[in-house]
Amino acid sequence: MNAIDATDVHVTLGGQPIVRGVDLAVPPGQVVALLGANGSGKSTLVRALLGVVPLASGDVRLLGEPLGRGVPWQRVGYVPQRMAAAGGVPTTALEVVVSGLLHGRRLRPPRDRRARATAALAALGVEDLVDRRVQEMSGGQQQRVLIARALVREPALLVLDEPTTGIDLPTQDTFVTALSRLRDAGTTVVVILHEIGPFAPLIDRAVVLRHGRVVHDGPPPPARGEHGHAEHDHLHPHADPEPPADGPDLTLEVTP
Ligand SMILES: Nc1ncnc2c1ncn2[C@@H]1O[C@H](COP(=O)(O)OP(=O)(O)OP(=O)(O)O)[C@@H](O)[C@H]1O
Repeated sequence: MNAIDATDVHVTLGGQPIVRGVDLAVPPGQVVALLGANGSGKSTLVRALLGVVPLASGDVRLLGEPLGRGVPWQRVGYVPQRMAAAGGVPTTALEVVVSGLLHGRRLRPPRDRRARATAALAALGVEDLVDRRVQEMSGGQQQRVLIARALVREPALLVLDEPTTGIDLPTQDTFVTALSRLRDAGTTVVVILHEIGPFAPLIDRAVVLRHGRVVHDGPPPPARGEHGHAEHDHLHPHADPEPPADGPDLTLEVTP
């Protein structure tokens, strides 16, 4: 049974086709990086896979169940992109992380909630923030609290949308270590990344989107510093390419 089975997924937003016929089968335990330029449809695809935006057509199964109430959602963790910090209500990191232990059938947090929340925060190096208000934290600290909220469920499937945006490199390394532990425990991970960077050793497979279609599905692209690679633009499209100085033809090739 695959963790994700998506067939011919189409998503239309504001009358525009955003995801255009994506097939994606992710076996359990695989770590998949979803790459592509800004606007290529990565966030929309994962939101469709998780049932957050409706499919125009196609078929999605998560952990063996068709999208809907049958999916064991308590085994699915999701860290959306740039989630706003808990509005105006004062909320501590503990409360945010413990909310990751709640789901439709469990509205009362378990007794060992504090220990579990602290362990999840510790995996990201921020256990000392447990009683701090998220409103008073930096963007990077808030992001780590949100990742801890997804980790505390010990999900079978974890989906992360650019989780390290706004997080400094040493902290990214801590996060990579936390993800490695999850992978070793058999968790399936789909992670949208802008740069493979420190994630390289973790990634089993890279799926690259362009204009809502899969243009590469296979081994991860070469790490940065190998820009001479012939397929560089294909595998690692730049978000905001400079027009080439020596002719307009390439522009079409690299514009997202
Ligand atoms: N609710 C919406 N209504 C209309 N268009 C939308 C909506 N959400 C996203 N889009 C458009 O869909 C396209 C894909 O957006 P999406 O966020 O999926 O891309 P992405 O690859 O995740 O980019 P980024 O790296 O910037 O997050 C963009 O052109 C965006 O403007």
